[in-house]
Amino acid sequence: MSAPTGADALVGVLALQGDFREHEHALAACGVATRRIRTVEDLDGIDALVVPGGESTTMSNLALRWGLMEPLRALVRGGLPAYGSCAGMIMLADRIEGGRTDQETIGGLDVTVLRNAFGRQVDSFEADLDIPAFGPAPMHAVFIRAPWVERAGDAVEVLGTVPSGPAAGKIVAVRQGHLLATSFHPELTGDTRVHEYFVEMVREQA
Ligand SMILES: NC(=O)CC[C@H](N)C(=O)O
Repeated sequence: MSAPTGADALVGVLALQGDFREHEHALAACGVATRRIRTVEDLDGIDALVVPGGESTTMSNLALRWGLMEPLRALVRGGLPAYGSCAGMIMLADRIEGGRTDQETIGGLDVTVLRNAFGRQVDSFEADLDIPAFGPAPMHAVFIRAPWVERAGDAVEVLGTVPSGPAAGKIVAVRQGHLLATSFHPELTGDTRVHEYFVEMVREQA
């Protein structure tokens, strides 16, 4: 890793599938440069990684097929700051419930995530969250066939939970050292506070 001083940090955005463009826009709004990650060569020199929302089974398949899974695991294990939203949260989780049998993850986060946790009736919904780490409430959050964190290890900091309704108390934002994950999609709302928080994490690791 090179030594980013904030504005010159280079954030790799996994661009196999999903809403990587929206993450690029959010990161650009935070003043950092991005690079699309599609090959092993693209990983060279990045200071951080973002794993977008999308479909984690497809992302897993493509990462395996293109030889990216092991290099990504090695980087994350080695301390590369990483942020995953929704399917990206699943990709950063050590364990999945409701995954496909052939589905693998990058891992690193000592959590069990439940895929499509919110159920069919509430496939997609929006909620106002209170996540002090990201700034003053409300944080308007968009959930799309989202996972939640079913169990979290001791080293995992729970940053946010669902405030009310049938899923009240479910964990939807976590941090473990250099790893950050949200069940929701801040890249879709124009609220850049989660990305700003992540960029700050990248600076701290530098
Ligand atoms: N919006 C999303 O990223 C959905 C995640 C998707 N349900 C999955 O399991 O990968």
